[in-house]
Amino acid sequence: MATKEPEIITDKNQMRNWSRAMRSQGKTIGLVPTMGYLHEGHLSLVKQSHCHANLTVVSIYVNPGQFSPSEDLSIYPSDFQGDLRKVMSLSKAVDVVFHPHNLYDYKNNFKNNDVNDSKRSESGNAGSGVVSCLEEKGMGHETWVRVERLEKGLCGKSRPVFFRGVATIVSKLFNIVEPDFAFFGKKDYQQFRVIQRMVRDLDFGIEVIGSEIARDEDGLALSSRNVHLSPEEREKVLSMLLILLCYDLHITLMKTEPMAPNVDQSSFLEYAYQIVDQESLEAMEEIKSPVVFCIAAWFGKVRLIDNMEINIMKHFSH
Ligand SMILES: Nc1ncnc2c1ncn2[C@@H]1O[C@H](COP(=O)(O)OP(=O)(O)OP(=O)(O)O)[C@@H](O)[C@H]1O
Ligand SMILES: CC(C)(CO)[C@@H](O)C(=O)[O-]
Ligand code: BAL
Repeated sequence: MATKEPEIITDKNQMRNWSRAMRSQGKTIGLVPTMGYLHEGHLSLVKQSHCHANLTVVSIYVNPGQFSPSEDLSIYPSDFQGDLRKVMSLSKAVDVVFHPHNLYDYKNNFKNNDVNDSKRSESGNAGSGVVSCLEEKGMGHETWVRVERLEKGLCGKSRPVFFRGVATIVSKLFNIVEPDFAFFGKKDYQQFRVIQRMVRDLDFGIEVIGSEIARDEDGLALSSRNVHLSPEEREKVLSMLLILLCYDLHITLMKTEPMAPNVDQSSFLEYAYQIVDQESLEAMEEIKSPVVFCIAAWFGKVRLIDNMEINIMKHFSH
């Protein structure tokens, strides 16, 4: 357990030096990557890290590389002081809050980085057809990590730059913090599997740990974007959740007939009750292995996701 309030580090070299100093003393480090506006879901990851590792680093960084220009980067909620209060409420479970200003600012490395941004933005995307907010701003970053198959389905269909942006920023965070463990919530199920696969494929020496979904008392999965929901929209999300729970019940009762999705027409279902294998994320016709039911839907301007793992052993072993 930490003996003092968390240190706030904004500089990536200082962050790396801190980690290396701690590791040289034989300490293990857990990293909890977040985009801030912390809630109990984030704090459950912190608690897990505190159990697994000697020291915990929480990163707070809203990554422009994972948003396309049509997405909600500009209204993504933030409250750094509130985040610090929440972190401190955890009785010193967090050792460092890493809060960099811009992880794509390489001006100190390459002096010619600020020439003709707009041209670089165009050429940086030649032929790819996808542009993130980062490229739109012409930051000069052009290296991307892609987990080619896992990133394609589910959320990847409507958020074409999302997973390469996530895989890239998480790689950068791994290289800066050099943790032993990294914690991701299963609410963002595809993200968790993408990172797990990336770590395996690229031989990062890091154990990726998935954490169960933390829910509000009414069952709604906690999410920073919930703050944008009106009370009516929140009701609609809950009816979507109810159907997810009914699916679980059907499976438990070994009934095979799928239920028809029945979400209010004023909400927009992006994909609903997609049943995929937990690791490959491939669509399953028959449920023969552990699967996960996934939903993504729009409620007004808010896009939310939720899912439920169905572990075949639990349901069919007797
Ligand atoms: N309800 C939750 N339960 C468990 N983990 C969660 C929950 N919500 C978020 N996380 C995890 O916290 C980490 C940081 O997520 P992020 O900062 O994007 O918060 P978020 O609530 O998922 O925000 P958003 O509204 O963008 O989905 C991710 O690994 C994410 O899966
Ligand atoms: C993993 C992550 C911090 C990368 O920006 C983000 O996608 C998130 O908060 O889930
Ligand atoms: N929770 C994942 C971050 C995002 O949706 O942009």
